[in-house]
Amino acid sequence: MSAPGGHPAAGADFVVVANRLPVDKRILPDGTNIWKRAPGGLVTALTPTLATHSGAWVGWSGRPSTPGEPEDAPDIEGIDLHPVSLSADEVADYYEGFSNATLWPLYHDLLVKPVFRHDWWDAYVRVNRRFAEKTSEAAAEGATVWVHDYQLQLVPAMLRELRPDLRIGFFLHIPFPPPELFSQLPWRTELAEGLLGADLLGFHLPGGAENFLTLARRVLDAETSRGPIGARECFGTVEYDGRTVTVGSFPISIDSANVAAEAASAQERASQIRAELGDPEVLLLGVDRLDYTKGIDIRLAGLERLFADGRLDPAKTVMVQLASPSRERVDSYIEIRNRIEQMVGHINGKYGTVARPPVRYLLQPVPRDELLAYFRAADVMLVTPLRDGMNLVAKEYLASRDDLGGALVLSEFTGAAAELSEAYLLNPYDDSNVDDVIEAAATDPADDRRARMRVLHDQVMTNDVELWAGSFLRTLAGDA
Ligand SMILES: O=P(O)(O)OC[C@H]1O[C@H](O[C@H]2O[C@H](CO)[C@@H](O)[C@H](O)[C@H]2O)[C@H](O)[C@@H](O)[C@@H]1O
Ligand SMILES: Cc1cn([C@@H]2O[C@H](COP(=O)(O)OP(=O)(O)O)[C@@H](O)[C@H]2O)c(=O)[nH]c1=O
Repeated sequence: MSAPGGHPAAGADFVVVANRLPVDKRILPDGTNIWKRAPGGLVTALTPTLATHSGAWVGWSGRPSTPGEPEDAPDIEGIDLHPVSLSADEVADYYEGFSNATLWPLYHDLLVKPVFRHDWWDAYVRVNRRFAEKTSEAAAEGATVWVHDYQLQLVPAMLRELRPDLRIGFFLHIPFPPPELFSQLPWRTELAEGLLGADLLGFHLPGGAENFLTLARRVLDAETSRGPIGARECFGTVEYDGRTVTVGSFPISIDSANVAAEAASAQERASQIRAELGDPEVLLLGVDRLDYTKGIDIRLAGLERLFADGRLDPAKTVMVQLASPSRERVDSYIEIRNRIEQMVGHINGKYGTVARPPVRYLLQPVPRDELLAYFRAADVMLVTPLRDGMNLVAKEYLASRDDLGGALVLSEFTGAAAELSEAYLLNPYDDSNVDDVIEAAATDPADDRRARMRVLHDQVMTNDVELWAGSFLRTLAGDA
């Protein structure tokens, strides 16, 4: 039913638009469908916020649609879900192609070479338009719409054209690159214009926001502010197409209090995990999507050098690497998986016994309660990305440690490092620094490690996901 202005009378006042719905559709062997809460930083971050609003979520189910079969729309945790269908070709061209083989590497320091293909771009435009149309149908007159991430950078302008009555925010969850890199894109003007359809553009770090302001001046010849941007303060502006777009930094976080409470009740399982691993003197842990940005190979190479140099004892050390399969048909993901599995086999072959391999590697998504038990069990958490927008795993580890045990090794090239200066920071491009920092985190006196953890745990408990979402939404509403 439509209101007199032609907009849905019963639409939602608050609509989240993201590539993925906060659930995954799985098909059981008997052909029935079940929906599961999906893993991933964005989903983890937004679920508590949506639960406290009455909202809708527009997104993809995570599976290609079967032609002719209607999409079912499950209701989970009180959120009204609006599925967007993608055909198998669109999954290949829009999701695996343009989103994850063009934009993802371009925005992550060109760690692999981005592929520029016009047919992928055409699919990206088509799918972004579908998301904009679905959102237009879901949103009530004057609603607030929050669009997320690199897969949907054209949605703000497309939606504004359909629904000028909406208040539109956009948040980028991955780094925004310097204009010199962004400008490689044959479609740089279209993407910059797509983003400027928003009223507020949010980035994790001030540097990403400042990169966007420079880009808007260079590519669109727009008037912009030039002063420095701060986290949740000192916003920038772009004057474009007769409107003023606000640009700011909003570092994302986690539902810290819940993580801390659930982790505390996982202590028994944590002790069991250590026992299952043979009660090692040092338990190192990595938890990542299997992505070449995450530096899983960097930490494995560091471990091998520390064993080779006699700085860590393979008989007394265990490293657990939990890797969740990701974007499995994209070439660069197939390559990094092969490389990691070869390294794990090599280290275990050289430094293990049949009964006791030093590296335990799982290639499967691990449920949250089990992850929290691993966090409580680990002596050292290894977060070593070559580039990462934020890295929520680092923050979850810190929130889990209200016992003030453990130590966080954190790459300088994560967004999280900007806030967590008491972590054992390392440069993943510097082998000897990698080795020194991992060794220090594993062997420093307990009092020193505890003092660092006290500061880090407090930081994450204070700066939680409510602060992130609240500060973004207040700024979008003009109340900041
Ligand atoms: O949806 P997928 O292709 O399976 O990927 C999962 C998510 O990965 C990315 O996460 C980013 O967002 C996190 C929260 O802000 C941040 O901590 C992390 O550094 C980023 O890499 C991606 O941006 C999401 O859209 C994906 O859903
Ligand atoms: C491996 C794994 C992870 N999770 C959860 O997923 C997110 C990961 O967020 P992060 O920001 O660190 O990185 P990406 O978004 O993947 O780039 C975090 O909340 C993890 O707890 C999970 O639930 N299960 C897993 O196996």
